This record gives sequence, C-alpha cells and structure tokens, in this order.
Amino acid sequence: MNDSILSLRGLRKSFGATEIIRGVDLELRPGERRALIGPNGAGKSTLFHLVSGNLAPTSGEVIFDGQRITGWAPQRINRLGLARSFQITNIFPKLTVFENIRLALMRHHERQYTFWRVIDRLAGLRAATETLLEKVRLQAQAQTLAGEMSYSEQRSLELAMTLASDPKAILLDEPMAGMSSEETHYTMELIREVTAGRALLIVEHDMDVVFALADRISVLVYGEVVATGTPEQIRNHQGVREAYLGEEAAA
Ligand SMILES: Nc1ncnc2c1ncn2[C@@H]1O[C@H](COP(=O)(O)OP(=O)(O)OP(=O)(O)O)[C@@H](O)[C@H]1O
Repeated sequence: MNDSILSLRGLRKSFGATEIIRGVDLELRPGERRALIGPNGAGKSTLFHLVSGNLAPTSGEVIFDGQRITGWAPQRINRLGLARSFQITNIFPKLTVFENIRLALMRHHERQYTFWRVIDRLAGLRAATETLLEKVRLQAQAQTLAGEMSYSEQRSLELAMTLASDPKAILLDEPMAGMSSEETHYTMELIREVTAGRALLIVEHDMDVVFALADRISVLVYGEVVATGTPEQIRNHQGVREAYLGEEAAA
C-alpha cells in the first residue's frame, strides 16, 4: 500500500533538446519535512514547477493525495491541498498585512459555498485572519502596509498566505534567500512551527537550515535524485560529500 501524500514517478522534463529532469522518483510521507538540495542548475526549481503545475512534465506522473494531478492547472492543484509559497511579488504591498491575509483566505474560500452560507461569515473571516496573524507572529503589524515591512516579515506574511488554504503539503523554494543569519534562524523556527502536521518539501541552499529542519533529504544532481536519506545518512554519504557538500559536511 502506498501511504505517500506526494509521489513523483519517472518524472522527466526537457526544454528543447535538453533534458533537465531525467527520471525523478520521490515519495513524500504525510507530515514529513523533506529538503531537496543540489548544485546550481540541478533542476530543483524546475522540479517544483512540475509539482505545482506551473510546468507540465514531458513524461512521468505526479500523484497527490491519491489523485493523478499531472498536467493540472496550479489553482486546481492548490485547491486539492498542495500549496506553493508564492514569491513576495504576490504580496500586495499597498494593502495592510491583515488585508493581505484576508484576501488569501477569501480566495481560498470563494469556491466553498458552505463557508459563505454561515450567517457570521465576516466574523468568521476576521477570526481566521487573526488566527493566521498570530501563527506567524505578525499581530503587531496587522495594520502595517505589507510593502513597508522588512524582507523577513514579508516572508512571514507569505507563509501565512500559503497557510490560508490549510494545505496538506507545502512547497517552499529558498525561503531563507537574502536573509541575515538571525532572520534565517527565526524563519526556520517559524517554518518548523507552522508546518507541523503538514508535509513540507523545501529547496534551500543554507545547509545549516537543511540539516536542522529536514526529516529526510534528497539530493538532486543533473536532474536525477542521487541519494535520499536522513540528515545523518546524507552527511555521511560519500558520493554526496564529494559531489556536493564538500567541506561543509565534513566540518
Ligand atoms: N524555461 C526554461 N527553458 C530552458 N531552460 C530552462 C528553463 N528553466 C530552467 N532551465 C534550465 O534548467 C536547468 C535547471 O534550472 P533550475 O532553475 O531548475 O535549477 P536549480 O537547481 O533550481 O538551480 P538554482 O539552485 O541555481 O536555483 C538550468 O540549466 C536552466 O538554465
């Protein structure tokens, strides 16, 4: 029996004559935190695009929560419970933090008519917005314009907006990029908290984050998964150390 929440099977993607994803198999268990690491150009972002529906694979399958979602549009995949963190450009900088989160909730609930049938729907929306604000510790900034917050606060907001659809699985693409070490630590703990009970697939270049956060790590090199294991197994994997981790892992 397959108890994976997300399965990638024989996934391939070519751009013109160049095959970038060359037969990826990957199984993500419910609630598991998985990091995807690999050198620049290995195909990590491309793989994310294939899972989130932003790109269609050349061949292979993506199964999410028991359904074959290969070729589905991103929004349809999102509604099924697979959320990808959107880039900061998807935050409305001229709206307040509260308004941004409320908008994300409204977008998710607009198709769930029962939600709108409840008499106190606005109160419900307000409460749900406040819960998310609290989750990402942005209550004090509720009325701040999103565009006026620091970079890491904007990433926290983005996380809240990702959680608005109450996803079973979350894809995060380099969430710590451009952060100071203090911000990185803060955001890592926040990600750990808010993704508890949800599957997480994260691409991240900061190896301290990867090894501290992930239950398991998969290593992608030239479009192929060359190793999957616990942080300990990956740290001690000779091929991975030589090909990618280098001195960082040996330290
Ligand atoms: N739309 C596209 N058309 C053609 N080539 C592409 C396209 N998207 C990505 N590529 C190529 O695919 C390869 C993998 O890119 P991708 O961004 O997936 O790698 P990555 O592992 O995420 O890299 P990084 O760690 O630098 O972000 C690169 O050589 C890139 O130039």
